[in-house]
Amino acid sequence: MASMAAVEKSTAASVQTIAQSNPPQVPPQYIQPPQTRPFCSSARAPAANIPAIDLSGLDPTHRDRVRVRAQIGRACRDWGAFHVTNHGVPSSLLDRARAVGSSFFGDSSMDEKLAYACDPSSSATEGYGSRMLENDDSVLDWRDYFDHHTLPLSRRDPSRWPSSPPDYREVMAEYSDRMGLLAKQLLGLISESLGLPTLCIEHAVGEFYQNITISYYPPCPQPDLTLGLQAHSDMGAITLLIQDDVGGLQVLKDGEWVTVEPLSDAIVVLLADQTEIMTNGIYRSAEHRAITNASRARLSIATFHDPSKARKISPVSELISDSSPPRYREVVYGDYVSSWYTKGPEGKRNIDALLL
Ligand SMILES: O=C(O)CCC(=O)C(=O)O
Ligand SMILES: [Fe+2]
Repeated sequence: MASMAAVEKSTAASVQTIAQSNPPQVPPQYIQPPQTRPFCSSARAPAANIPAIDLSGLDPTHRDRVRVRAQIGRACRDWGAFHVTNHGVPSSLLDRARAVGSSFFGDSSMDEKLAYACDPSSSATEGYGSRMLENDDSVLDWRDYFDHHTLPLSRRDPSRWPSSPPDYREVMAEYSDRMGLLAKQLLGLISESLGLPTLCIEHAVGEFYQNITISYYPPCPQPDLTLGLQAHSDMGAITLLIQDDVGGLQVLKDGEWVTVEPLSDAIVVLLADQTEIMTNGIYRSAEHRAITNASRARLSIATFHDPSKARKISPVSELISDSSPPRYREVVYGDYVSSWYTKGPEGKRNIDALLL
């Protein structure tokens, strides 16, 4: 859910401030209607976790690309979400990214945080915030966030990111670079898994517009009535996400919410809406949400890889034939984003509107 910061009201109360006052109940704006509450639907104990794919097979000494590609294809078809392990990003970098994020949310004063509040009147939309939509009369998420513009490099200005802890900016810049490389590698495997040339989907996306959102979910007094982040699919091409050991990410699978159990050092891959369009719906974007808990604050870091706003996205021509006609209308990515922010996510409503 990139760049929600665009429409942040810097005066809105942070969820952390509400949580720190130890209310016995959540304020009414945070109470979900019965049908979207986390534990009152048909939710059962999770029978499965998302698949975990070991990328060490890509190492030239293993030469196991065929196996990895097949596993990726299966995970994309069945889930639209999977873990990758042995992905080449040092676990120390993942730990440092989580550490600087926790330090900003946990150790900085509210004044220090508000110094980076998103400015709704400026085109620089990154920063600290809490609300998602400008005229948000829908239920609010139990979440604060910090949104960073990271790629292309012309968008990256670390002086707009926290200066404390002192290594924050350096860590996030390195993290951005490593996630961008991994996203390209994964789009290559996803292309190959469909019998497409390796660079097919990457070229269809064009230059990556990458945003990184650190989400902070304070402990919530009524987790059964509240969502950390409402159900949605991400707008762009591919999202790479890491979480801490608290857990709270859920993916919708065959109508059931499945909890993505934290897997140490792994990275969660979520297919996003433009990949669903480009693959003509052979691969679907993952619908996901975050739940809260009463005892421990949770942190996640989502790295979104999107086309530029001007980019036109449509099913790739190699996948279109008389027997498989296009299933989605062409869309200018910027128009897709605008409509998403106007209507709100509500599951996969936005991409469903493009179905032919
Ligand atoms: O916190 C999470 O695990 C989910 C975050 C997410 O889905 C998003 O930022 O778009
Ligand atoms: Fe998301």
